[in-house]
Amino acid sequence: MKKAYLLLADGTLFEGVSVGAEGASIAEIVFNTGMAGYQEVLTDPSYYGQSVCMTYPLIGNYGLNAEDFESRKCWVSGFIMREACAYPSNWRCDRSLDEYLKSEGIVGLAGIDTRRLTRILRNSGVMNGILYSEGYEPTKQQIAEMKAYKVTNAVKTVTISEPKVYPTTAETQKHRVALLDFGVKRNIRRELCARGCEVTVLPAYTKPEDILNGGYDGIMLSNGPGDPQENTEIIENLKVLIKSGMPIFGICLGHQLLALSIGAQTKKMTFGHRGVNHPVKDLAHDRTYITSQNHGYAVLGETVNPDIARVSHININDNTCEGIEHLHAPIFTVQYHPEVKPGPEDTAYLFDQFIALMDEKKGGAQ
Ligand SMILES: NC(=O)CC[C@H](N)C(=O)O
Repeated sequence: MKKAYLLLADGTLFEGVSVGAEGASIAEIVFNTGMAGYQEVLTDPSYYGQSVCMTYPLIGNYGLNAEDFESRKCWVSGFIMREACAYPSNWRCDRSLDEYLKSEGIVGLAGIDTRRLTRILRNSGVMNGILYSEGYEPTKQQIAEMKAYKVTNAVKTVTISEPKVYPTTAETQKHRVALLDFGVKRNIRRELCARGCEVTVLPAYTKPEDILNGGYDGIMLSNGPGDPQENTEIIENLKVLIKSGMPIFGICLGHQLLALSIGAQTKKMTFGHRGVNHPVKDLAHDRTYITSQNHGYAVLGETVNPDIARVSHININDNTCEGIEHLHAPIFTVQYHPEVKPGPEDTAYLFDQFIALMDEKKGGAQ
């Protein structure tokens, strides 16, 4: 087995074995605590610019398959695990983890103490690192680059260039939804199509007037990578869309951008929330749900203008803001991922809530 290594910005060096492609990649190193769902993690555009350490020790045991991709490609910069299963067993499997990472040119590292790496990231915060296989030892210049690395132009990199229309997969079409692709996971679209929506996935920078003149019944703001504050053009566009009175539902980055567009602030978290067991309380229903999460920034709940919106959900672990609801427009957003993939499907009711807003806009259930 070829060796592979992870050098962190704090100088910590991990030695393990190479999985996937050979090479070197600089990224922000984050961890995900989900036991399953590695295929969805690998293809979630929100991870653009990040190498992901899976804390669950055995990865790849059910392989990968053609249906469960959440986007058109693998977006992680690198993949780190304790043990990479070389012999997957699953009737839906059509390729192994090693084969997939090789085919996507992703450098992987197995055989390290992922618990130790996770503790470093939890205690010191997420930090940059360079993941490299034997023979690709980093130069001084590369190490300097790694230390200075920041994920930028993230949404610009991952968004689609042309609109694409997806018909409803339900018996009858009820609504037409404009889904702004900030790095969208496919299951957001699937959840809407299954509820009678024809979904038009639009490039992130689509002009507000093109959306408002498109004959849509609602607007979906997708998840996506990077620092929400770098998306100044999109934030300005949202200020126009909010005034339109159209129903808007935002997820993760969409939640953060909507919050920024109504004057709230965001902050970078120490190590973020990435996994499928994060408890979030829906304050209006006084009920706590176990949610799927993948974010490194958060909206500061105390900066949400109480004359404009209210904090609708909070994270039970750390009290961070997990959702907001506009007080004067049919708009609500959540930080977590109700479309899951991976994760528990208990929060899919939010898609029904969005459908109800569009029904109401049309004068009642369609
Ligand atoms: N999944 C997402 O949409 C992530 C949002 C944002 N990039 C963050 O890391 O907080």
